[in-house]
Amino acid sequence: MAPNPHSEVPLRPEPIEAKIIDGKKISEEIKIELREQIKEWMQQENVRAPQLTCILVGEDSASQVYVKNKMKAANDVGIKSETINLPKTISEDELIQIIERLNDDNSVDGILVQLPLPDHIDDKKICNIVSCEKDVDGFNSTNLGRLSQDLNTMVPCTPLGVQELLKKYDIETFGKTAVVVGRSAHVGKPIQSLLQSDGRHEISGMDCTTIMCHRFTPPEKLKKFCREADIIIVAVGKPNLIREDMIKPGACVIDVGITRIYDEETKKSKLVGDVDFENVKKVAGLITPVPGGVGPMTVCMLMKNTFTAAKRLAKLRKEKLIK
Ligand SMILES: Nc1nc2c(c(=O)[nH]1)N[C@@H](CN(C=O)c1ccc(C(=O)N[C@@H](CCC(=O)O)C(=O)O)cc1)CN2
Repeated sequence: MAPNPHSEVPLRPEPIEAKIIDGKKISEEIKIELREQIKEWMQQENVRAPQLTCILVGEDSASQVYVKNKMKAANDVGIKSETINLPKTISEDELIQIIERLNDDNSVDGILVQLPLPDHIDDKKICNIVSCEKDVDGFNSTNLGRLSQDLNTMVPCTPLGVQELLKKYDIETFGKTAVVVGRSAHVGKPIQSLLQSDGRHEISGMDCTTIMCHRFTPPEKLKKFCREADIIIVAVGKPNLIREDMIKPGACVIDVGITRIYDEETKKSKLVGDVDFENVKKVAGLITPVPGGVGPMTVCMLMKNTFTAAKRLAKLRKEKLIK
């Protein structure tokens, strides 16, 4: 029988799937580097290990896990850490007094108040009590304001983690269009500031054109903006908000959302992001998974910020500018 001339031609081209951005791997690599840098710095400067203090109010189980992970990461990189556990009934004034004591304690370099806080406590007010120098979350208004002006500052951990992933995966940002979905003060807004930061100023500029979408962006507009985007960053907490028909082929999709849902198939709970991962990865060029994408970077960037705070404070102490 004559050979079929078409037998080697596939019926349709192999589907090309997005490259998966491995935040867990990158965060482990950064932690190894940090461990070395901290060890070297302590030897060279003859200083104590950086010290991080986390404040955990109440018994929210997710917050307990995050704080435990932060303690473990600190230990891994050679940062000393402690958690101050406080009852959910603590008053705002009592919490403020505890933070003020930590601000004045020169054995502490980084202070973090785990969010969310109970409803009777004003989280913005609390974040502003943490001194700028020890604000390793970068949530205080001065640090956030400096970021919006492209000035050197403590950048919030999740936005910093997103920026680090874009850099590690060599994703071009200069002149590209980025859509940020979600306008929260600690994630969406600082991510937008970083993306549109001007390379001619103090912080490393990404020079993107950005579009910010939020709950009142009409769905058809959201789809239109997303389809134009080279980079989409979504931080909303709404599973499957971003679908494959909203993606420009080859775009980079960064999913910051984390929602715990019940999986009918496995009869177990599982974590999902805001992106319909299985379908979007067929169109996107790069994509972060949930879990294992941005989440581990948040913890890792906290270690980086704590080291930065410790170095700055040690320098100020050496120059006798503080006690
Ligand atoms: N003071 C702060 N509070 C909160 C922050 C913050 O940065 N500072 N961010 C979030 C919670 N968060 C850190 O605190 C955080 C969330 C998720 C992860 C993470 O690693 N997620 C994993 C999955 C973890 C799991 O199995 O549950 C992943 O995505 O792979 C780390 C830190 C709100 N509060």
